[in-house]
Amino acid sequence: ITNHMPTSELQALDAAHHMHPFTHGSGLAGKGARIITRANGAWLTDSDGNRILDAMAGLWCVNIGYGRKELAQAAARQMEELPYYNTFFQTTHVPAIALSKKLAELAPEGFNHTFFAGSGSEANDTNLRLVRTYWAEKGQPERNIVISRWNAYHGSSVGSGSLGGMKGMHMQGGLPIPDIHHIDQPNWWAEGGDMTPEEFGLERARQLEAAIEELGPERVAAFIAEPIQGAGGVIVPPDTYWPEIQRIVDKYGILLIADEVICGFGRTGNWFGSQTMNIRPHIMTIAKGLSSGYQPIGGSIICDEVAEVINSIEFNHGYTYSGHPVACAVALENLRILDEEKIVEKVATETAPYLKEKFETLTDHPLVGEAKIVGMMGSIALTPDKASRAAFEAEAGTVGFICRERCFSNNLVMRHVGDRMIISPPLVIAKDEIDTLIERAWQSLDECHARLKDEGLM
Ligand SMILES: Cc1ncc(COP(=O)(O)O)c(CNc2cccc(C(=O)O)c2)c1O
Repeated sequence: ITNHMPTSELQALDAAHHMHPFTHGSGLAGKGARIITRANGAWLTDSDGNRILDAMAGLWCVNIGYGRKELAQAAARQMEELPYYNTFFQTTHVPAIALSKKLAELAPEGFNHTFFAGSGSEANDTNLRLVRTYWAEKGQPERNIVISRWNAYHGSSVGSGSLGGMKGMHMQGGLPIPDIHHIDQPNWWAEGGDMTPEEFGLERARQLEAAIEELGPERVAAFIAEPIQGAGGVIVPPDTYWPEIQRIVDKYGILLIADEVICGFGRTGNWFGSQTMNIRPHIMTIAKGLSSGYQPIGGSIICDEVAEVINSIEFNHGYTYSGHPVACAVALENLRILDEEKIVEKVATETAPYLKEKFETLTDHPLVGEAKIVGMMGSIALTPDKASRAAFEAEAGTVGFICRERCFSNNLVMRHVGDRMIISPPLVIAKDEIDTLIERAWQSLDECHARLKDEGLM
């Protein structure tokens, strides 16, 4: 089985043997999966030779772009030298040491320790057990509730899927597990009603204080949140939201977990989204941009105060691939490139401002209500009526799906979440590629609009 086989044969084999995440399997089998064969920079190539502009950087993760041979060489070198050894049982190895040191240098002041995992989900499972173990060691074992938001995404394991607030996930498999409490999300466009964004931001943040009081302050271990919700639709909170959350976290002395799986490593124009949103977490979840997706790796960067407590006991937790040497070596090379090529600075000073200016012109399109973008993660809200911020009559996601299909047919990858369209391109996307992105987005919106009118959907 190779890239050179006919697409139809590859699709048939895929349908016969491969189960895809978050996919209606038989539906996909009927139409055949798109087979991506190669990629370079911000561009994908599929098995039919189409060149596709990947405005999603894979799954929000290929921050340095595709095709960086330095990472392949780092992987090969490490595989030849030490393809695997574990970090259990009093052992370690140079890649884990070097990567954890690099992360301590890049992280904000006071973050000097990392616990590695194989993914963001595994890292959030670590965090759930970390914060509960921390409080138990502080003599408060009843402090085991973690508060999160509806429509947050923290992963797809039992623990991280419970921390997340995706009701469609909870309905399958009996989630959430006990002692995880959800409050509403700061999604002003969809849920703000007649409130100003500023009033709404305060109202939603104050739900955290109400929840803590309702549950009992002595029961609450932590609050987990993405600085900016990603998979929930790139929901940028009103400016009043995070300062109020921070005040409440400080007031009750609970731990703050910032889930930086998407926001981390330059996505928002700083190394971490916590810096962009001016929040002070105790733990930061990392994955995705940590290795630019070239290797599966995740982790938790832990502040000194929490690390000191956890290091004072045997923390009975960890994974076979915690600190996998090849994954660590590739992640280290990825961070070296991000750092030495000043990619985060270029995003902040050159390409993100350019992208923002061009992206916001999409609000001139009749289908587009609001455009929100921070750094290199943005979304537009599709609506039949901008003034009222109305939802479409069709089931949520119907229009988003049509628009997503139009994008694909125009060789542009955008993601839809409900009826919001999302971009999260490689951080190295060039200005002329941004122009192409906007042109193809506009064309796809026009085609989607025409289809909606033809089908009487608006
Ligand atoms: C904020 C956040 N936290 C944790 C995870 C879980 O990471 P892993 O997948 O590596 O276990 C994520 C992952 N985010 C994610 C994963 C898959 C698809 C999409 C999408 O938007 O379609 C988003 C994420 O976005």
